[in-house]
Amino acid sequence: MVHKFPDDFVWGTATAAYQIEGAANEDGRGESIWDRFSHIPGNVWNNQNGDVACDHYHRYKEDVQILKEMGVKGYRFSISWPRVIPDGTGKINQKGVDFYNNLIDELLRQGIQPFVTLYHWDLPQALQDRGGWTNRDTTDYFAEYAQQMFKQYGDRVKHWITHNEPWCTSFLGHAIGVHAPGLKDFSAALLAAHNVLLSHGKAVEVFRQMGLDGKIGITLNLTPSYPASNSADDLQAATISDGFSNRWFLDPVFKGQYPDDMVKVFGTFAKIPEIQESDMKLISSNIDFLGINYYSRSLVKHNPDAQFGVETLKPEGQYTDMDWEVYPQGLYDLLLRIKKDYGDIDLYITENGAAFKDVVENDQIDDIDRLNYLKKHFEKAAEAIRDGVKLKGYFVWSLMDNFEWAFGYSKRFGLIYVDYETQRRLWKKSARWYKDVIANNSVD
Ligand SMILES: OC[C@@H]1[C@@H](O)[C@H](O)[C@@H](O)c2nc(CNc3ccccc3)cn21
Repeated sequence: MVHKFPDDFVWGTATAAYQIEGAANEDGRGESIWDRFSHIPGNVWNNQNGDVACDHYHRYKEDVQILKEMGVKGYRFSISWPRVIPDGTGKINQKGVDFYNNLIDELLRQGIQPFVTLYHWDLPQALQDRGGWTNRDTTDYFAEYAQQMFKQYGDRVKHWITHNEPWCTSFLGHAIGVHAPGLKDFSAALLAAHNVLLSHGKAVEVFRQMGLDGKIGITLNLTPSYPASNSADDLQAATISDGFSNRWFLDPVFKGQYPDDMVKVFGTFAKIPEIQESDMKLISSNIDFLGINYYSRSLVKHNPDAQFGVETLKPEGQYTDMDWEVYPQGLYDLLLRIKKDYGDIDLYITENGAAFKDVVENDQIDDIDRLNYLKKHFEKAAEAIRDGVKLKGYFVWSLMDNFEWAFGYSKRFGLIYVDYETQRRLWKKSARWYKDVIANNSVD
């Protein structure tokens, strides 16, 4: 069966600054928390880091040429805050600003729409030294940074994403500790989450005040939670899992309040942040679209000995190299749920993709698992559009293999293979297939 997409559907790919740029100490770039974190032995697989990565800072024209040949309509990338404002506030680094000017101009020359993420986890270390996201002042520094970026690029960039995955910024970085800045303090994580959301609201307010022609949104990683049975305990476990993964961020952004049930759950063992009068109104400022990063689902059951009384199961089925279950139905269910529970807002899949082990033979990479993963998810996206969801675009994670955070370069998500020894880029089978999907605007 052929799954056709709307004529104006934005097919694209996504990346992030720290994962691809390299040039970590070049042209005035300041240190980020990921530079600091990745250079601490033990934090990243094989003690790898993003000092060089895919050397995109020097190779961006070649990479844009690949995007052009792939035929993408949009390209989602992030700006490295410390590259443009090395201390996080104050002085601008003109060479850093020029890099993104050149990238944006190159994309537009090739007829590709830039979708810009302001924050994809690489906080300037100078701000971390002042408390980072646990310091409410950082919300103002973020608004200052956003205003500068809107001023520099707002004439050409028409789609802005304030934050990538506040859940990861907060919980992976401040509670679990596997991401920068590597804290293990749940109360700090809740405070960071609040300040990240508040900074989102302040950036949206600045964007509106500047009267720019464009659209602004936020990207959330959302994981639909399914109960292992219809027992009251398992249903409650799925509700708590949904609250922790999804509603802690969806409710403030779209309803202007934290979910009561989760305030009670978190409040039993952590400090709920103090909320000032105007905070929730700012956080729930009207946005133009929601970016959704979908990778997999959670299947859960009640277990009184597990955190929050929720045990995550590992059902039979196919798993990616990240050990994430391949579950395309979860994308359909998630999209319909967002429309039902949070409103009929424009949606973009700002990330979906899979890591599988790639084998290079005679410069060919037959990544059929990744191709089939994408095919199944594209089909579910088409079904969601058929059933009334305003899905406007889809960005595959990722354009190219890159630095996969604590996993270093050991996990490959790219449509394009990167040989890190030579920096050669090689088209995988999935990339050639994706080019055809875009050309036909359909999945067969
Ligand atoms: O892991 C693949 C990508 C990563 O490279 C991106 O920078 C990031 O935006 C990203 N988010 C997810 C999904 N979120 C998630 C959250 C907790 C645990 C595992 C994945 C996957 N990915």
